[in-house]
Amino acid sequence: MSQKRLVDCQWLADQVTKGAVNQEGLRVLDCTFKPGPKPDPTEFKSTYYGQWEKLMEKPSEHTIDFSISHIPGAVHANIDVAMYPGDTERFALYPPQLFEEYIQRLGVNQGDHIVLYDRGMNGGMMFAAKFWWLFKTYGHDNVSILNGGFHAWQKGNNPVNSEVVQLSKGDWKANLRSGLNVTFEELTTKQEDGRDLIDKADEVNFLDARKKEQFHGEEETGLNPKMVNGSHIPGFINIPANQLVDSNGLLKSPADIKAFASSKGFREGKPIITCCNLGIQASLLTFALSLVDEQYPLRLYNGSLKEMEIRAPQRISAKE
Ligand SMILES: O=S(=O)([O-])[S-]
Repeated sequence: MSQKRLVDCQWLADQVTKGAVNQEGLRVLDCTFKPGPKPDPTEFKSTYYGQWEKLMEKPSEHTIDFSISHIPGAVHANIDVAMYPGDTERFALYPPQLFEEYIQRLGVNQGDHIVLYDRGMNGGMMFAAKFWWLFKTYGHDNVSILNGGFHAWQKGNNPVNSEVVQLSKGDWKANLRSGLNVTFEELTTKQEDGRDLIDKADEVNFLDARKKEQFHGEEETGLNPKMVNGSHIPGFINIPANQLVDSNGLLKSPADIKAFASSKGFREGKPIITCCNLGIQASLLTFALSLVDEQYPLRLYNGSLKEMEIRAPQRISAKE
């Protein structure tokens, strides 16, 4: 049975107390991640690509954070393992059979209810939302995000520990769904009317989830000024992921998210394509919009602006 997509700490604490985690088809994945420089794609490919043992043993700040303290029974799910540095995407998608191998190693079985959380920015839900999008992409819908992430969990004095549970390999299967990711090729290919998809802002809600100061170029965007001539792609509107979260670090209500998106120019009834720098904040925006209406035709540009900067920098030309 599909569970609620956003669960609160009280619900998860009840599951922990009654021993349901890792027992009753419930898995908790701690998606904590500390972004670092992009590994060299060529070197990565020859040394680490799909090499789960090596990848999972590789020390990092996020694995240390996890090992110090996490929700009892949680297993660490690492974006740097679940995805790989591609030539143009920071986080590229593995073919389904490889992603499946990683998820099985986390002890996940078919049909499990997976609860995701992380810690840090945007209510500890940003990397959790990336995994939510990944699971959706690979065909698993029974996934929830813990509202407020690890911070809300700790703030509520809920139990934590440093015990690393050893789960046997799961039987989870990936079934790749097409269409949830919009590729660079698709965005920049002419449609029947002779226009590239990315030029059809009159027909598509193009949403950029970065901070408003980055969108408007009022602070460092991380984009190379020698390559781009603006701070965002014309036609995109800005719905910052950091404004989807309230002052307690909890996701705002669907009604508030809808009102906020509408105030920024979001139009009901039109397809939605989200982006940000590397496809992470856009995942949180995509998740939040899915709570507003699960029928929304949501797609995410996984390569986002950092790919556009490499492949068609002239497209990043809007300055206002
Ligand atoms: O969250 S991000 O992909 O914009 S770095």
